[in-house]
Amino acid sequence: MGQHFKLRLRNSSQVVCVSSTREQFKRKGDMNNLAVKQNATVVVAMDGTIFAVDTEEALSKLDWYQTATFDQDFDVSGKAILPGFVDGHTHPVWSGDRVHEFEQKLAGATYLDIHKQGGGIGFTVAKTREASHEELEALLMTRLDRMLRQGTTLVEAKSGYGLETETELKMLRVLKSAQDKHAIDISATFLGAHSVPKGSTPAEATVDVVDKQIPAVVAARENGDIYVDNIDVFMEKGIFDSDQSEAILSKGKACGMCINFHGDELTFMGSGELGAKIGARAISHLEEVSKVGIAAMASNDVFGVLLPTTAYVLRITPPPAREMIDSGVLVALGSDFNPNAHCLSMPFVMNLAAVTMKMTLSEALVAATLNSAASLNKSDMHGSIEVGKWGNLVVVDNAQWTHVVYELVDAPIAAVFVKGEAVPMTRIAQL
Ligand SMILES: N=CN[C@@H](CCC(=O)O)C(=O)O
Ligand SMILES: [Zn+2]
Repeated sequence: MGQHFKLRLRNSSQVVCVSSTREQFKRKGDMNNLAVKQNATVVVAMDGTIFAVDTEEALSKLDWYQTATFDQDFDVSGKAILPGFVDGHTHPVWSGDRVHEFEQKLAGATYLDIHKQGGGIGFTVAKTREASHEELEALLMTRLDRMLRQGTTLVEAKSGYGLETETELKMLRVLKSAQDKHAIDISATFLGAHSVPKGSTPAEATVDVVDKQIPAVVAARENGDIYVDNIDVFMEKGIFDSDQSEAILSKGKACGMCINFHGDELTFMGSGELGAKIGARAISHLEEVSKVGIAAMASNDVFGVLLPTTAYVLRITPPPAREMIDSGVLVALGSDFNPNAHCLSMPFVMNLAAVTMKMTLSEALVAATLNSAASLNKSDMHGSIEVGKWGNLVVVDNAQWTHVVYELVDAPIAAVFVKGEAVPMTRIAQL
């Protein structure tokens, strides 16, 4: 009897592996060197990992292939295959929405105007504190379903709408229970320092995060109630300054979390410089990053997680992606899904990256797969189609992969597979 496999996708017009040498990330000009196999087949083993990627002609000469059988077997001629997308920055656990603020911003109000009046993050914090675990989990599961149907198979997800121990822990528990049930892989981030709670000063909030919230998170992690991969802060004028951010991020790092924070979004704060100094894995936003910050990030391998939806929604200048890539910064992409930027689609993010930040289509794909996986320390199993990595695959309904970026709004995705399992593209529960 032959070997049995979970999945075969036969005769794809092009399998865009992204990498074929198990490199952990791509930098500079190498972001334009995509590993692509024309007219290829992908086989996924029963454990959900990729077993083979090659042409039918090459595979058909192999003994094991001649007798192989498959749980699922599809002819995908005329369709391209991409690795599952990796969304490097989201805020997906919250109740209430801010469509009313969308209208205010369209009429000219700035993000910080609304924030100072108690709206923005403050509005979402009030709604999220009131919501039960079950309500938040149901909202999160629907959002994860929508991401998955757009091809995202690994997502970074933050807490940060509690700003006190109890609600922050509730959000992290919601992430853990969603991870136990949902096919998407979630990298969980503690963001107790997303804003300064009403009635506190930034200095008082810093003490609360360092002395109360982080120890409570560590205790809950030790009990197995939650898991936490990263520590984050919103380093911004009037929110957390450089010293406060350093105190919070260093404490998180000492407790085993990777530093992955918001910096230089609306105001230059020296985030690149700080991130390089304290050993950050990644910094997000960077619309206002300095040349010194760019150089410091490049020479210390600090990932820049760029979020083109923010500049689009807030009508601000996007981050200097070209300068960052050309200077050697490791660039990744994220949707920044949150009540301010309601985007669950990495194809749309790649389109914005190309059009508004002048990234090439290849750079955008690398940034949305291998490099965003690496920004989360997960490119050993995610971010490219290579033997031994998870069989996370996006089947593009076109012979050329670039259509997934080119076709605006309704990306041509024929199927998504997570660890070799087909994802239902429509759910009765949503009707
Ligand atoms: N800038 C800070 N945090 C989010 C926005 C969160 C919110 O407005 O609720 C961001 O990354 O864009
Ligand atoms: Zn954010």
